[in-house]
Amino acid sequence: MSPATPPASHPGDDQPGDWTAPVASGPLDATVSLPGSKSLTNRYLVLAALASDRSRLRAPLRSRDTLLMAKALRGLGVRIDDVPPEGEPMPGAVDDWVVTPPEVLGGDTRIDCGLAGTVMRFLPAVAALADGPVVLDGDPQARVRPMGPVIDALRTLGADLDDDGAGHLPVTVRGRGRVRGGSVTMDASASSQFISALLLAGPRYDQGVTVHHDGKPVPSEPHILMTVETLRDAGAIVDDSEPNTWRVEPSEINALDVSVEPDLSNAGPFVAAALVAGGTVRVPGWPQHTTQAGDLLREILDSMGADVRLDRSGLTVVGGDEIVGIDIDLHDAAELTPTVAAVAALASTPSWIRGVAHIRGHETDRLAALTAELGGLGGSVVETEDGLRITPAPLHGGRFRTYHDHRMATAGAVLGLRVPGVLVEDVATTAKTLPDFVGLWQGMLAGSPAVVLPR
Ligand SMILES: O=C(O)C1=C[C@@H](OP(=O)(O)O)[C@@H](O)[C@H](O)C1
Ligand SMILES: C=C(OP(=O)(O)O)C(=O)O
Repeated sequence: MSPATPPASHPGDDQPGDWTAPVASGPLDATVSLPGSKSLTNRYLVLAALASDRSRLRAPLRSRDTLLMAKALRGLGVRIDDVPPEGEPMPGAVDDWVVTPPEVLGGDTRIDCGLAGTVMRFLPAVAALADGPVVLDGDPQARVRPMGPVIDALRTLGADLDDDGAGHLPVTVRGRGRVRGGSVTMDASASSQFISALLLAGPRYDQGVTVHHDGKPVPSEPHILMTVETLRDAGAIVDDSEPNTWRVEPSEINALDVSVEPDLSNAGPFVAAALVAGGTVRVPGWPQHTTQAGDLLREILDSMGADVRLDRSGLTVVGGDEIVGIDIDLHDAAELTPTVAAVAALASTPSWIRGVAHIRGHETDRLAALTAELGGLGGSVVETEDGLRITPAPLHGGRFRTYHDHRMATAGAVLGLRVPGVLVEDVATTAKTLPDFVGLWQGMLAGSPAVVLPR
C-alpha cells in the first residue's frame, strides 16, 4: 500500500495518537533492556505447536505479532500458559510460555493475522495439518502483502486452499489432518518468509519438504538460517548445503526449552540514538552469536561513525563527533532500512541504501513512505529501483506519517532526537513488536537505569 500523496507537514497539526518525539538535551548515558525477538518467538511458538511434547519458551516477546500468533495457535487447539520464570524473582522479568500441543490440530477456526508477516505466511502451512477448515485474514494493509508463492507451493505439496484470487488474504485452508509434502519450486524474491513457512511445518508433512527457489535473490537470508537453526534445535534434519535449496526430512519435532534473545532489530533505534544524540547506549544480553539480521547494526553503526563494542555484558555503542553517510546493500537485513534511513538523513555526507526493492511489500511500501516522510521534514531523498539515495539537507519539524508501520514510528523518534517538533503519527503502532516503545525511549533519554531481564 503506497502513501497516496506527498505529505503536508504542518508543525502543530497535532492529532489524537500523535506523539512529539523528544529532543535529546545532551549526550545519552543509558542501558536499555529490550524484550525478546519477534522472529524467534514466533518460530518457537510454531515449532512448539507442532512438537510431540510440551515446550517452554523463556522470556518470549509479548507484542501484537506474537500475541496474534499465540491466539491463532490456541484456536487450533494448542494450549499456551503463562508461567512465572524459574529461580529467584527478578525485577522486570516476564512470564515464560509453556506450550502444550494437541494430539491433532483442530480446524473450524478463524485466524486474525493483524499485519504480521510471520502469522500470515507461517500459519497456512500449519493450518493445512489441521482437521478442518481454517480462515486467515488480517488488517486492510495485510490484504495487499504478497502471499501468492506460498499459497501455490502449498497446493503443489498437496494442501487444499483458496485465496482472494490474486495471492492475498483472506485465505481459506481446508485442513485434512495431513499433507503429502515433497518437492516444490517457488519464487521467494518477495519474502524469505515463504521459504521459512514451508520449512517450519515440513517435518510434519508425510514426505517432508524440498524447497527450490527460482527467481531474483531471496531477501533476508539470515531469517532462513534462523528457521534452519531453530528446526535443528528441535531435532529436525535439515539440508541447506545447496544454494537456493532447502530439504527438511519427515520427523517428529522435539519439545523445546529455549530462552528468547532480545530483539536486535527493535534495538536499532536505541543504539542509533547514541550516534544521533551522542553519548553511550548499552544493550545487555546482545548475543555473541545469533542468526538475527539486526546483528548487522554493529557494522552499520561503526561505519557511520560510532564506537561499537560487544562483550559478555552486551553491546555498547558510543556516538562519535560526526554521523558519516553509508553506502550499503541491506538485502540481507531489509527490516533495518527505516532506522538506517533516519540516521542517514542526519548524516553530514550522502548515503545510498540498496538491495531492498521487496520492502515495498512490508507493513507499508517502505521506500515510498520513507521518501515521502523524510522529504516532508526537509530531507533530500530519492527513491531508486531498489532503495534510497539520501543527501544531507537541513531538517525541520512536522508531522511524520507512519502508515501502521512500527518501524516508521521508531524512525520518526530517531529523527526527533535532533529535530525539534517531529510529530510521530500513531506512535501506538509500535505495539506490533514493542508495546512499551515510548516508555523505553523516555527512559533512555532520562538516563534512568533500565531493568535488566534475566536471559
Ligand atoms: O521470518 C521473519 O521473521 C522475518 C523475515 C523478514 O521478512 P522478508 O523476507 O519479507 O523481508 C523480515 O524482514 C521480517 O521482519 C521478519
Ligand atoms: C517486515 C517486518 O515484519 P513482518 O514480520 O510483518 O514481515 C518488520 O518487522 O520489519
